[in-house]
Amino acid sequence: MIEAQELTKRYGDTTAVDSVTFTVAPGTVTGFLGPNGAGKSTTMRMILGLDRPTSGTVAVNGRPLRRHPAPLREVGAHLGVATHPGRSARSHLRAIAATHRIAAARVDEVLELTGLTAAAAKRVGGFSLGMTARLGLAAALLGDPRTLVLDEPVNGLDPEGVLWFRTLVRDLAADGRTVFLSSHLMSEMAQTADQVLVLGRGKLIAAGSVHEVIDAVSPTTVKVRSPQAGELAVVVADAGGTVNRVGPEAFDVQRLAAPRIGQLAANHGFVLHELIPQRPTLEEAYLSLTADAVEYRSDLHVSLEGAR
Ligand SMILES: Nc1ncnc2c1ncn2[C@@H]1O[C@H](COP(=O)(O)OP(=O)(O)OP(=O)(O)O)[C@@H](O)[C@H]1O
Repeated sequence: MIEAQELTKRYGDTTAVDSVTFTVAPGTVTGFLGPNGAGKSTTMRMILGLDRPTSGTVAVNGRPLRRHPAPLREVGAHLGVATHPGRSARSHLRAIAATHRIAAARVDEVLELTGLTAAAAKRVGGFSLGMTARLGLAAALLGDPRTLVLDEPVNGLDPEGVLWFRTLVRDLAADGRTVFLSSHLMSEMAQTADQVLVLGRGKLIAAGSVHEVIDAVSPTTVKVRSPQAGELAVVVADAGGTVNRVGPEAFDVQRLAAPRIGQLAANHGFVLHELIPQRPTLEEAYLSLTADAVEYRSDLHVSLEGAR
């Protein structure tokens, strides 16, 4: 469990994290989203006690991390891996285990869990991006922690690796653990996370389940196609639907669910050729949510406009 209360971090004139309050519950995978520079890494560093809040508090499993006697058993973190390139994966993990009084046998367990057993004796300096991501996760899992904080954990993983990672974190959450991870890959987040927190310019701009966040930003649109589109559109509008005609036999509806539209069509004996609810994707909702909060915007569309 992670609980942040009005958590704030300022660096000089920059407010990196601005009075953010949230709870990350056990038994869930919670995604932490936001444009570059939104304050995600700063928030994660404060959770881990690596950065001191300017004001506000953050507790992990009931208290600030540094007040836990065995922090690595409370939180496993992956914020990019600092390794000695000449060391093997196994000796890298053994060094961490030794400094935290974790049994050496646990090293082989996490190597197995992360699919690195065959590469355990290889020099870390020769690791691919995907193997490095797995090693970071192996280190995070060493203390068998109740809470995991992972910054961009799928960065560098190939599609098979991403699928493996998704299954692993879903299993960890199903086991009652708290999993908190940041990512810029929205389609991956939509499949992995139960809950999302969206940060923009240091402020929390959305929080809830993936569906709640999508629905709050843009409602589902039902695409309707019928040879009697004109008459059906009138009936749907009378029932409270917001209708937008998109062709002689087609219209889109918001604020009225597909089953209700189908029922109205049946009641009036209208033929339906299509009735398709279209929920926006998390990526679409995210882009519209963060449109005003993007620090480094590409002005590609401006130069394309100018070239016309
Ligand atoms: N040590 C620091 N000193 C000064 N400013 C900092 C420091 N760390 C972060 N910042 C600033 O705080 C803001 C938030 O940065 P942060 O790295 O937390 O964002 P982020 O959401 O993790 O971004 P990204 O997605 O690019 O990793 C940025 O404006 C950044 O420049």
